[in-house]
Amino acid sequence: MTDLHDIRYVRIGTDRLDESVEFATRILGLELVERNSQAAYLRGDDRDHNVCYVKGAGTGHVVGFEMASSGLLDLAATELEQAGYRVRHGSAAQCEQRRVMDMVQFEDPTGNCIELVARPAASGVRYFPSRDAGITSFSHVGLRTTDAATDETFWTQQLGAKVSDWIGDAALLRIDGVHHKVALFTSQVAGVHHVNFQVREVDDIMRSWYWLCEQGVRIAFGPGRHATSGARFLYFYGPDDMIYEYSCGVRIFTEEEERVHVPRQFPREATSYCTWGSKPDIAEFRAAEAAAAGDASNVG
Ligand SMILES: O=C(O)c1cccc(O)c1O
Ligand SMILES: [Fe+2]
Repeated sequence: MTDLHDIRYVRIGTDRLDESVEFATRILGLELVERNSQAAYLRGDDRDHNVCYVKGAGTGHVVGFEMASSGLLDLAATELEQAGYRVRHGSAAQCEQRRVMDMVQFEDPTGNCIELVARPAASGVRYFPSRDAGITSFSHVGLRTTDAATDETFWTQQLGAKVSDWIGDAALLRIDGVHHKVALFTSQVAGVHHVNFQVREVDDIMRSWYWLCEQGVRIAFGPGRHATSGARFLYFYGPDDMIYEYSCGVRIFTEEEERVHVPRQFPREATSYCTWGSKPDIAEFRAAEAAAAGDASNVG
């Protein structure tokens, strides 16, 4: 089975390339690594880049995962093809745009564009943030799903991810010891729902909260604490209504815990998303809440 080594990047098509770069550097705190007429590369850790904004909203969203070798990448591609998925092999130009040696591209059942890459560029230069938000690494993405059960099966059976916990039908999926690197949220469309960066400590979350409010940035959720991963969090909106999340203290399983962990089912309630009582201004999280309220009223 496919063994995703790590999440590597997101590519976000946008009609607001300049605005996205401005937000990512001045507000979010990423470092601009490279900018050309078609794309901008940014990062929040020592890897070559974690986020690439691409000119044109029509380009859509892509999530890239690193495979440990080109051989494992080829094997994964073959398995996907044998299971009936259409796999496109990256051209030299596509590999160059992603700073990788090898890549394949396919879609999950919802239509999210996923890329597997091998030998992505390392960087000999350390991450130097444009704003000290306390970012330590790019960590996970929330993905939209139009059929949570079907996508969960694809991610677990085909891509080897494991469910750490559910909130309602939303699966939080791990590919290594970190509680989740992908989460699937029911939505009307495909695409990236949110992009998560780990920050060093809760002080960074609170410092950013006050500062983002002062800057007039629309807060989406938090400050709060996730019941599932235990992480303290803050979500906010960027250009194109893309949601960015800072969090710290995400649960990391030891090898033993990882082996024996049984996913927990959290109900679709506000307290499953935030144990502190913060209420989400995020449709996909609120919708779950509203649905739960609707179900509850039908029960009586
Ligand atoms: O960290 C989590 O557990 C979490 C839970 C719900 C939604 C998220 O985005 C999360 O990151
Ligand atoms: Fe998240």
